[in-house]
Amino acid sequence: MSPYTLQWGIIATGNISGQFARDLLVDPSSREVSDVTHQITAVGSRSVESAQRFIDGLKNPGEGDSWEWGSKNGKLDQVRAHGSYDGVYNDPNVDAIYVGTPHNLHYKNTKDALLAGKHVLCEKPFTIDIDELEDLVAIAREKNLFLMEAVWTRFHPIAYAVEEVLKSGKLGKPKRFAADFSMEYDLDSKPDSNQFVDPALGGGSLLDMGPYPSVWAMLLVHRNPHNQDQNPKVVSSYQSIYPRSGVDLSSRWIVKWEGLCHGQLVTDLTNSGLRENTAALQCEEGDLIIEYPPQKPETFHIMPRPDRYLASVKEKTTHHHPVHQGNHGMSYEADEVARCIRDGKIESDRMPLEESKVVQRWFDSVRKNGISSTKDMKGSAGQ
Ligand SMILES: NC(=O)C1=CN([C@@H]2O[C@H](COP(=O)(O)OP(=O)(O)OC[C@H]3O[C@@H](n4cnc5c(N)ncnc54)[C@H](OP(=O)(O)O)[C@@H]3O)[C@@H](O)[C@H]2O)C=CC1
Ligand SMILES: O=C1OC[C@@H](O)[C@H](O)[C@H]1O
Repeated sequence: MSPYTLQWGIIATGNISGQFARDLLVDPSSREVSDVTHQITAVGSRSVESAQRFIDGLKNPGEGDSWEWGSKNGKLDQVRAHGSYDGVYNDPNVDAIYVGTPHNLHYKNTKDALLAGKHVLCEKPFTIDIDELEDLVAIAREKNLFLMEAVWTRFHPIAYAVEEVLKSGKLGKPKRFAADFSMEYDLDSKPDSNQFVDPALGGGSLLDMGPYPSVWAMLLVHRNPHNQDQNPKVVSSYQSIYPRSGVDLSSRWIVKWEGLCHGQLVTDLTNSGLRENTAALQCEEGDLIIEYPPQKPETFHIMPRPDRYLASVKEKTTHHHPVHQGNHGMSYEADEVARCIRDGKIESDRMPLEESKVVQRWFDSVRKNGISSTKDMKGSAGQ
């Protein structure tokens, strides 16, 4: 049977849109996929020149680039450049929209796309706050359209491998969790318009990096077979501030899963990450440790604990699960979108909207209890 082809419209021509588009053009068989494939039929930018430049770049890969496959196999044959995002939402050759704009625009862009009748994959963080997200979910459900937050890490080979370990039951009940996404980022050298510096773009560490400690909290604790609490809450939080613009330099928050355990989550722009310990789940029978970087880890360790008091390790095993060669790692989430739309589903079981809401509420709580300039920020709601 021939594969199902999903026709994509790409919104915005920045860094991550380019990465996503290139992954759409990689041969699916390079990641052992044969049931779905992708076509880019529209690109939208605030300027038509930028949209055309983006398309020209995709059509001219370098020698040996894995995404050369797409242009050679007709995946860009019908692509159109639009000098507005609306042009893409209204393009009849588009089934699904990828939103790759700054945080503050996710709500408006996703809403406009849904109202025009398109399915949407929206970059993380989904929205600025839970009200915006609730509104998008309501619109998608009312219009029977697919909607998902682009938490690419959930679809990486390592995420499935870790899930198998948890399902096997060999680690037992979770006792505590910690996850950290830190990187030393020189904010002082960046212009006021930088997306980490500018509060109006939803700047700071929490909204940009927070989805990654959160993805491991969700995969290791929230989706753990032992968890019964569907609405884990932030019980404590702290933010340090970048004086120049008031955004959060770092955020720390503690989440409690009632009846199970606590988790400590960190985002930090002032230090490099804890290399071998980006996420750790300690359970009654042993530990599961994930190595840096949290957005795209390749290695985890399992350490059974024969003696709980001494925390001694019986036999540490190391497991490597890299993304397939030639794929940056965003092709997997695109495949999920294609499969769901092919099957008439309006949300993904692996990245359900309820789980995006859980994390969005954490961010709201950390911001409201903090002192950053994005404390009371709303996104593009109402614009
Ligand atoms: N999944 C992942 O691994 C990653 C996800 N991201 C997420 O992707 C989103 C975009 O990030 P990134 O691609 O790095 O950002 P960029 O600044 O590189 O690109 C953003 C694009 O949005 C458009 N845009 C519209 N309005 C504005 C505005 N007021 N200021 C700046 N840009 C604007 C522009 O495209 P145009 O001019 O064509 O309209 C711009 O190129 C963010 O939400 C971020 O969190 C980022 C990095 C990695
Ligand atoms: O999504 C992301 O992943 C990688 C980070 O470096 C980046 O800031 C963030 O947006």
